Amino acid sequence: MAITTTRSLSVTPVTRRSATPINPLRSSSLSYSLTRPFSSNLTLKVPSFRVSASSMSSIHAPESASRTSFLDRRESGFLHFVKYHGLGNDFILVDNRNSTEPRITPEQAEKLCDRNFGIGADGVIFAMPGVNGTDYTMRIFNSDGSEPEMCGNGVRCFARFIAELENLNGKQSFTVHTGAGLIVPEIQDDGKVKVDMGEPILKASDVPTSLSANKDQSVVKSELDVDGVKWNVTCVSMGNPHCVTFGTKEGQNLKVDKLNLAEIGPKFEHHSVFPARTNTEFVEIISPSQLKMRVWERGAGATLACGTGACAVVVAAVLEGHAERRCTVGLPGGPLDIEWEEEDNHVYMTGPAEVVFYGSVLLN
Ligand SMILES: N[C@H](CCC[C@H](N)C(=O)O)C(=O)O
Repeated sequence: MAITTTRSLSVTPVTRRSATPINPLRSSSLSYSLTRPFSSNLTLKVPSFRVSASSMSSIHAPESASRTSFLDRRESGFLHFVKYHGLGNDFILVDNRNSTEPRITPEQAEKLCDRNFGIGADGVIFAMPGVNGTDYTMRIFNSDGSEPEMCGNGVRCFARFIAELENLNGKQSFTVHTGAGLIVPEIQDDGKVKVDMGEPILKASDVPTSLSANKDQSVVKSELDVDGVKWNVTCVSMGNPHCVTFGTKEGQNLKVDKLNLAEIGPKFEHHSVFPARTNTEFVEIISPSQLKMRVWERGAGATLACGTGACAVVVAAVLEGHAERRCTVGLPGGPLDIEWEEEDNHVYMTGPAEVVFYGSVLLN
């Protein structure tokens, strides 16, 4: 969804006298502004926030200002953000480069991610100062407020966000410190982002899982009983835990579109063999270079795409002998190109990341 104009931004000035301290999502209405993919502003009334506005004023950013210049505005209490998505896995991106502490709490993130009473997203991602010589640090809160180590679709959005903040064009790469270690996203000439996702972690206790290792020190096509059904699972960490299944012990070919993720997903996520919970990928083999998956994410539920999950799926497919090291992984939100390189043992992911809208929200 391309933004056609972002030059004008309507901001709702709040007269402190009339605005009572509010806890977002618990009061009656918010008016926040966003710039949609057409040449006009849309100021939404969201029924779950209340900001008593004395007047509406439009601020037309000068032609020279970047689309993200409004992020520099420091009206007290306002959080300015940019909404991005990677194949429909969507995030609220926050410019947090001036602090090593996230600007909002996990509880606020949970409320802002609510699709009925907030902005709506699978998570909140913070662009923070680098550490140990990296360009930046990325932290993320899932929509349930939990903090995962890494996010594949999110780091592609992060890279495009940074490029916009820094007014960078063309091919760019950044070194990013994450909970999964060093991650290096590179913006390609076509705007897609190729990410060096690092090495997969296969040692069972490091995924982590208490399932017994059955291949070297890892869990490969091992049996997991979920509510009386015996599944074949392979456990892979990309910094965050993944349980990958190509079907049950009975062996009939999995038809992922027929799965009731809301019913079965939480049973995997909260299974006792995953002490840190887990993301779960259900995979159909189309060919040795084409896989189709759906995902139930830890802390976010069913999402349209999962980048770390797609990486884990290719690793598991190679370990189980279903696929080559380079695959196209089809997700409900679209395809990702994944390669588990033999030479450096790193997994590389290539896919899109796009702006949805720019916005501001009043926090209490
Ligand atoms: N929910 C995941 C984090 C986001 C991963 C996913 N959105 C991706 O693109 O990798 C977890 O708790 O590990």
